[in-house]
Amino acid sequence: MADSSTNGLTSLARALSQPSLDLIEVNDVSPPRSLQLHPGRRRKLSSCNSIENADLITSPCAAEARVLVINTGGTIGMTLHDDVLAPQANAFVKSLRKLPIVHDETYAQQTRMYEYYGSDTLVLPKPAPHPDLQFHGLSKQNKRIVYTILEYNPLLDSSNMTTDDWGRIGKDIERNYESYDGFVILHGTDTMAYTASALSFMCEHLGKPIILTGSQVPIYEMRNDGRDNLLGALLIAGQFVIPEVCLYFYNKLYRGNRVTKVDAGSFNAFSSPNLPPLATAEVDIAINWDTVWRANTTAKFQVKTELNRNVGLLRLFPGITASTVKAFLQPPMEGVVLETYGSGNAPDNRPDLLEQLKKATDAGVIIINCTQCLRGSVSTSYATGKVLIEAGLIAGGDMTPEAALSKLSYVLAKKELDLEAKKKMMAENLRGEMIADLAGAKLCLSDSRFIQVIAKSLSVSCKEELEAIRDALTPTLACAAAKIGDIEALKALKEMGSNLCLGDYDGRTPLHVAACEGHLKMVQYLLSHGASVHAKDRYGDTPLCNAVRFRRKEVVKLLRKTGAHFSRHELEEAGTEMCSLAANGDMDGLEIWSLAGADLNQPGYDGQTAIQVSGVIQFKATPPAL
Ligand SMILES: NC(=O)C[C@H](N)C(=O)O
Repeated sequence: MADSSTNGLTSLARALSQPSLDLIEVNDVSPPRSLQLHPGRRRKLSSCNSIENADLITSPCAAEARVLVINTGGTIGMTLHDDVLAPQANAFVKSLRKLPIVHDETYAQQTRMYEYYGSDTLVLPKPAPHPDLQFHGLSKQNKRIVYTILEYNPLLDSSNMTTDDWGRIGKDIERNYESYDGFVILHGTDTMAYTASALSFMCEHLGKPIILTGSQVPIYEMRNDGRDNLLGALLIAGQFVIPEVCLYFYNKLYRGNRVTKVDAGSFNAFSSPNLPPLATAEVDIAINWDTVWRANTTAKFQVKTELNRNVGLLRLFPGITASTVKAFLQPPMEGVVLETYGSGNAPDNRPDLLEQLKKATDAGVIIINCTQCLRGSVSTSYATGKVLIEAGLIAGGDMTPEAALSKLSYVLAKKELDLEAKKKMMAENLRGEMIADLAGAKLCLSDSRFIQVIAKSLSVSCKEELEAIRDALTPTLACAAAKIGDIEALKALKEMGSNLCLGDYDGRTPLHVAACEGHLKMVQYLLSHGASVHAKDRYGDTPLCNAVRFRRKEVVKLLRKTGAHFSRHELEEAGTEMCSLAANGDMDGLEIWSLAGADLNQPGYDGQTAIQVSGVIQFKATPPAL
């Protein structure tokens, strides 16, 4: 073994090899094959000095957002066969490639995009500059949206979908989670509300947008809604960190577990009766950030594919017999959504019916009370509603039947929970699918004295202007509080209705600032109050990368635990930065990069790795266990 005791990197290797890096002696210092740069990429990087190539080489990754499009089927990609519409395999990418409004072939060729991302990748054209859009983020980041299409085989009419298909979608998202900024799922409209609801529960601790969309008329037709729906979904998924499973249709972005299909013959096919849209795409895309749901956890994203299929929907109607209800509630039934009248009412003059319901809940069947009405919530204001509570039913609030059913399926599959815990979970608001407690609604903006005083001094009167002032001031104030670690100030800002995820003029969020400063408690507070670990500032930097650069080890550990990872442009720069640390024998610096998930074998700008720069040793890297 080479004597490397005099080399600073040796101690580094020792430090890092305990407990999780294997130090091995090598003569051949070329990077492992799998880590070598793609030839095209290498050419691109090595041409950094050439001015005529400058346009191509200015870190395209930093200026690109990547979206994975999972094409499951539906009308959007259907063609006529024997006079009926059916999905057409292997046609979607080819046709989109010919449409300049959804694909820029010149950019793809100039940047050798297909070499890096594969032939099923397309790129949206650059949005034309528009003065109004600057205020709403569409062109603020000025990013190219590069999207890769993963087509399922077979493509399905959504009426043919099962819970297994939901599991497949979930697993594909999980597998690709770190490589993309957002996900779009092309899906038939008929059961889209069920899939959106199910995915919202299956995706635990979600930090990135997942947007379902489709169309009423195939994209191949001259007049169709598919193009607009696809474009809108891509633009939102690529540019905004909305950490929800959403549904985009007819210029509106909805929370996925709040929608229901209401029209079979209109482009405006969906409604979200109890929650306003999360975003509207009119002249500009306006996000209703106050409504966006956040996981508020420090746990990593994961997809739970176990679902209980012994669930069902039972709709009350006048004259329903007790024997029908009894038959429906027999084993193996474990969970039922009872669709009741009005605000959750059932006949209180039908002891035979109520007896069957009571027997079932006593036997451990969970029954959720949801209204048949499109809008509104269940309550116990009528005697006819109270009898259902007495029969052991759980109030479903303002949940859609689609959401209630998929929630049951998800909760009942949790083997680690007993019946009481499952019932409790069903009554709780898990993903913004219901308003469980109207009294607990948050303080409204007008309660904020601070903003009111400023508004008064500026002679502001209307709500919109008041909100504009709040949104302009509070991100900067929140960043200032994050800098000095003042959690109380952040709490006060939150109580005013401010969104702690919003960035300042440079897109820097309080989490970026707290990560730089190493305020662990502040980072913890922000993460448990909706801050996104995937937020990127104007320069494409994440809070994780900030914590690494300022050597905040504990913060790095917490961010990693929450699922933080480097962006592609940070990963590209990591190789070069680690080489320079290696050249300076900076072990601590290298260790923190490794802790944050960087690969010490990652080549720098000239193809050399940190290991090679040391000239002595090579690490077989496995990131330290967190
Ligand atoms: N518009 C549509 O996508 C309807 C189609 N039957 C489906 O759900 O797959």
